[in-house]
Amino acid sequence: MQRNEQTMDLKLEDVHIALGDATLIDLSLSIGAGEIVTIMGPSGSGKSTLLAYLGGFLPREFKAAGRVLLHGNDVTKMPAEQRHIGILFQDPLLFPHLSVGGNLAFGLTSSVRGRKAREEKVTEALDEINMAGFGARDPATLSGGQKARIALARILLSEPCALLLDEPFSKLDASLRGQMRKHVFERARSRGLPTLLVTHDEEDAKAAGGHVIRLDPLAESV
Ligand SMILES: Nc1ncnc2c1ncn2[C@@H]1O[C@H](COP(=O)(O)OP(=O)(O)OP(=O)(O)O)[C@@H](O)[C@H]1O
Repeated sequence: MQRNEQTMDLKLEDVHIALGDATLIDLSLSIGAGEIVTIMGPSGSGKSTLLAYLGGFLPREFKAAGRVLLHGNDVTKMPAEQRHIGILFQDPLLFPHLSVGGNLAFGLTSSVRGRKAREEKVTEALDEINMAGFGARDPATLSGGQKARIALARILLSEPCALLLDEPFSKLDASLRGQMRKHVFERARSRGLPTLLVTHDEEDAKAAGGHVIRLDPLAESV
């Protein structure tokens, strides 16, 4: 993916997603560099479906039309792994068979070559999240907040061009949620990543500080 500082944005052009005869999503949207747009709406209104569409893994039961432009490139038909869109889920989804460092190294792009260079990147990433020395640890031994920070660091090491956040704070307790919000939003902004946040929590939306889009409930017949 070519990065162009002039067009560091994520654009949805006339995106229409339907399930059977029912329209789930009908949306045009532009998210600028470092901007965080929040999507809210009742359960079943299509929030996760929209993220799946943008991520490139929309289940085949859905019909979609429209275009997704990432930094000016049309990614609508691209497979997920070529889109360079990072996705943070509710669960950190760390690989249990890899160490913390192994999980981070998994996120590294192939442009970082050589064992030493890769180890340095992992060390830097751990330092950056105040987890220096955690590289050899088993992910199962980490606290919820530590796992969440590793999950974000792994995504950032993959040098995404945009970030999708699927209720990433909902399983954290109240005090940790505040810290993680700050941690994630600061990094999204400082890296200039256009970010789309899905949440049920008004506090998340307030902290994100950007535009809030509210989806309507899906018609009862579906
Ligand atoms: N693979 C699928 N096949 C058929 N229908 C699906 C599939 N995945 C989701 N749906 C339906 O699509 C609609 C939207 O689901 P989606 O998960 O996007 O909602 P949501 O807004 O993210 O809900 P929640 O807030 O509960 O996570 C729901 O009616 C759901 O049952």
